[in-house]
Amino acid sequence: MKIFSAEQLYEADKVTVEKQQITSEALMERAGIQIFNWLHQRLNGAPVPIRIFCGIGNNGGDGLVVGRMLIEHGYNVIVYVVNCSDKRSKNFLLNYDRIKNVTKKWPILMKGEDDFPEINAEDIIVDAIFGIGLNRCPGGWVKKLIQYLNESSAFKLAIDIPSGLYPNAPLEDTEAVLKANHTLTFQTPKLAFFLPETAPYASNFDAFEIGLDIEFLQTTEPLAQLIGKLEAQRFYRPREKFDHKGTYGHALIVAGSYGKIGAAVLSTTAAFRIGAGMVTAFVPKCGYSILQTTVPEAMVVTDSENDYLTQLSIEFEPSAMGIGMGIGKKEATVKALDGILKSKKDIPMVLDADALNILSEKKSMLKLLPKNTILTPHPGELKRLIGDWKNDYDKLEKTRQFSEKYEVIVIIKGAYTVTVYGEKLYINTTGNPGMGTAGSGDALCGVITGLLSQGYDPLLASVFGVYMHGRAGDIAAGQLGYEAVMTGDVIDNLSEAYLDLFARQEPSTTEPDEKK
Ligand SMILES: NC(=O)C1=CN([C@@H]2O[C@H](COP(=O)(O)OP(=O)(O)OC[C@H]3O[C@@H](n4cnc5c(N)ncnc54)[C@H](O)[C@@H]3O)[C@@H](O)[C@H]2O)[C@@H](O)CC1
Ligand SMILES: Nc1ncnc2c1ncn2[C@@H]1O[C@H](COP(=O)(O)OP(=O)(O)O)[C@@H](O)[C@H]1O
Ligand SMILES: [K+]
Repeated sequence: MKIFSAEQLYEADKVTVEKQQITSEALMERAGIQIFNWLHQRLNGAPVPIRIFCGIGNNGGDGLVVGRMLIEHGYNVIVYVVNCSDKRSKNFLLNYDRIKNVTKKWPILMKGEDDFPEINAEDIIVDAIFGIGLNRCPGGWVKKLIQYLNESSAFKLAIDIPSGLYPNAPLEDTEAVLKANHTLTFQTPKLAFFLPETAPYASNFDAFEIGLDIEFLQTTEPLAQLIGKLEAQRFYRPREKFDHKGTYGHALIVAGSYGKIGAAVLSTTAAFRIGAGMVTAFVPKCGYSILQTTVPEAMVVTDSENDYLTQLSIEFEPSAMGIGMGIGKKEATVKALDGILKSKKDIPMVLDADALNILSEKKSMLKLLPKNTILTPHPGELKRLIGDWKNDYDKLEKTRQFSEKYEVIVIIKGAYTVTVYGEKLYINTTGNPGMGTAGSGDALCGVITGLLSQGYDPLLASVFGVYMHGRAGDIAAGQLGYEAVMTGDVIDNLSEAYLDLFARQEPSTTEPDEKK
């Protein structure tokens, strides 16, 4: 799914109105009915007070449409106009009249703090104060209203975007944003829903198609691509009957040091589970027996040194390499990495963990990175690589510049892992807090290396690998609960993640009556 900027959404709106020869007010009606349906399906006529706070723009207009539809269906609705300006939009005014025609009275006009209503915990708040047209940070009594609503334990449903949040620009004041329990957003989710500083305000959301012009949506380069199951299905490369282990490549994992051989075990296993034909682990001598025992499928080549890596020496040409997990930063290991980067220029590679820390300390080595090398930093490692950032957008911009300068793919790990490839951003939707466990990143590096070895191109291997790793983690968490997930469980569930890619949803066997 594509994520568009506010500017692109306004353009889509304009193009749609022209091409479909509909009025913008009809588009608002389309949007409103979806919100109404969502509420109506859940409330089923319940008399709970629904308090709709409408701004004076089109987001407020949406609120008025929803209010009218709810009133017409007999709901207990109280509509407020947050009268922060006289510049009411055309569609706001039109729906302002329409709701009055239904109720025979005007909505309640709010002009300041004295007008704040009492709100009970069991009420429902609908936030239609500001949408994507927010052009400055909410202040004065409107900010106080947002704070007042946030203090209430009533359920808060935001229309399009929580008021006070910019769809694709940094937050200015954390106190001036509605913290929505749920957001119903139009056409596509907004970038802010996925970035660590702003996502908590829109932690649950649904996106509703409102029939914007398909050609515009398909041909417009988005701000970012959201990667879910549909996208992952398209990335998957099916196996052919006469393929053999040679077809799936020979992956090389360069990992481990004394006390951290487990990192090599995890990456090696993950590379196998994702489908590499063969995997060789290159480890310090102390890792030999451990690997041969824990992953008998793997071949093991050891360094001349017992405790850490000093120089890669192998007698085959790997099809892909994953380097860095648990290798430490000893001077000899730095030299080993330098040697690999200089001599293996045409082999696709993933660098993780200490390999990234070494690059951060020896920035001159960055220019040795072969084109399209994949770097998989978590935010701490990223900071060491690119320097600090002011906010999430600054972080993305700096990562973009870094990606362009060194012609590399950067995977910023975390909830909603973002893969950055020059101008292109891919936001992953799988994964969960259960994956905040030791070795989880080692598994990811193994997964991506295993995909590269099977011939996936580096960008696909990155985006698909991140999806599969997260999906395996989700399946593991479904079986074990977040706390109990260990990295081995994530790796074990890569098989389920593959099966799940094309699994059909079982049709429900319960009769509609039984569901009650
Ligand atoms: N495709 C689309 O773009 C569609 C948009 N729709 C709705 O329209 C919304 C956008 O509407 P608008 O462009 O009218 O924008 P908004 O309704 O978000 O609000 C803009 C109004 O609020 C004022 N304002 C902005 N920030 C303020 C602040 N901090 N303090 C006080 N006043 C402030 C602006 O000057 C303007 O008058 C969307 O979020 C969505 O809810 C839907 O009706 C359907 C289609
Ligand atoms: N809350 C979360 N939601 C989704 N994925 C997560 C979450 N926490 C961690 N992960 C994933 O787990 C992995 C952790 O990697 P990393 O921090 O390098 O771990 P380690 O250093 O222990 O190997 C990353 O792929 C990250 O995206
Ligand atoms: K809103």
